[in-house]
Amino acid sequence: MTSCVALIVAAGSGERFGGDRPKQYQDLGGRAVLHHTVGAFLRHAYVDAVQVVIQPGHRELYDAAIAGLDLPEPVAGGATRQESVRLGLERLAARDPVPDFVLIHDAARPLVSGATVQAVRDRLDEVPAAIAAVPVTDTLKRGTGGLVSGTVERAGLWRAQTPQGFRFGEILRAHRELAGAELTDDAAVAERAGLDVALVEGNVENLKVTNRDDLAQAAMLMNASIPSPPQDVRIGMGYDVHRFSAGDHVVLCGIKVPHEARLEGHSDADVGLHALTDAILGALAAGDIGSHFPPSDPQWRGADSALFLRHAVGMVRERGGVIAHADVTLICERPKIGPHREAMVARMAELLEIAPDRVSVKATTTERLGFTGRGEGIAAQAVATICLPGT
Ligand SMILES: Nc1ccn([C@@H]2O[C@H](COP(=O)(O)OP(=O)(O)OP(=O)(O)O)[C@@H](O)[C@H]2O)c(=O)n1
Ligand SMILES: C[C@](O)(CO)[C@H](O)COP(=O)(O)O
Repeated sequence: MTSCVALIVAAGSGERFGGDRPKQYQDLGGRAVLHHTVGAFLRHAYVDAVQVVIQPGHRELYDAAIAGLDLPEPVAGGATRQESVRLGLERLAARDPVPDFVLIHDAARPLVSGATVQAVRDRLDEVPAAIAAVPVTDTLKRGTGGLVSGTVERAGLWRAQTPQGFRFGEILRAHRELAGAELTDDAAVAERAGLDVALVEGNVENLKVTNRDDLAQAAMLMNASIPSPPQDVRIGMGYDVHRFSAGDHVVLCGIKVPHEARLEGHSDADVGLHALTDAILGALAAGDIGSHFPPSDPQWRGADSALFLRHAVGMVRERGGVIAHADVTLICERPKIGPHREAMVARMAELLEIAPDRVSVKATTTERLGFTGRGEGIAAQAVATICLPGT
């Protein structure tokens, strides 16, 4: 089995963007640009780990930007992108075992699609290097002193993007050999080292935020990713129950709630996240939580149920879809849900990677009737709406 690590370079200072903070820490739809970028790789099934490279002086901005994401200590970057990449590769080279493949990506490209990541990685089975790129479609002019001095033949020209994927040992060697060469992308480093670099057609939405207009365009594209009709809108529902046993807290919708009992279960028994995971899987017609994470499998013992939900969210993304809304109802006499509702909504929004105003947590009792009324356990119902690309 081969391993693949994503190396996200975020150590630039964003001089062309300007503003109060570097562009990778600017807000995009309620989250930092870097959060979106890292999230795209963290939830990708082909990516085993994500390593970020930052400027040490940006540490506070970084910590705030990646809050809630599980990442290793960042690497300190260098004065140029090329140097930042090399320093990141050196950190990966110190891992045991070293990765087989590395996907190098700009923090400033937050809209990278799962399909592009997959296509670049797939190509590495045949070639040592592969980059996302889009063919040039405009006529190209050379300008001198504000006047056109020539028209450039565009046939065969591509705009290089990231991710740029490589067999790890080969790009590490190339970056070491060419340190200080002032090359603007890793493909150029690979080319100079004599590696064959394959072009993988990406998409124009994978834009690099360089100036303020790019950020505005990225925000528009993100909003537009909730597709307008015709589209494949699906609603899924989920239901789950866990029984109380001796303990001092329960975990509900990702939040630890003090209680005089705990919920029994193979994982952390988060009945709310289980119902929601099933709702999303239901909308995808992709089985249920038990078929993806069998209770008989010891690796899920005591697992954080966030992992199950992230898996379902990743499946929606891999199909090019988005989650439009989620609604969970917790059914119990106690504990009281009201005081924790806001934290639950915030946590679920984070896991679903959607705005909190698309997430709802409700609670009801059953008027002391039935098993929830007798305080024997908690039940949860969930409904999720997802939008997949139209067929
Ligand atoms: N010393 C550097 C320079 C750039 N980058 C990263 O490389 C990517 C692409 O670089 P670019 O868009 O040029 O970013 P900046 O260098 O930040 O922008 P500018 O050139 O406007 O200052 C960005 O994610 C940036 O954070 C980096 O890690 N280390
Ligand atoms: C690597 C890159 O994203 C390919 O388009 C780009 O070259 C990096 O940005 P820069 O402005 O050239 O540093």
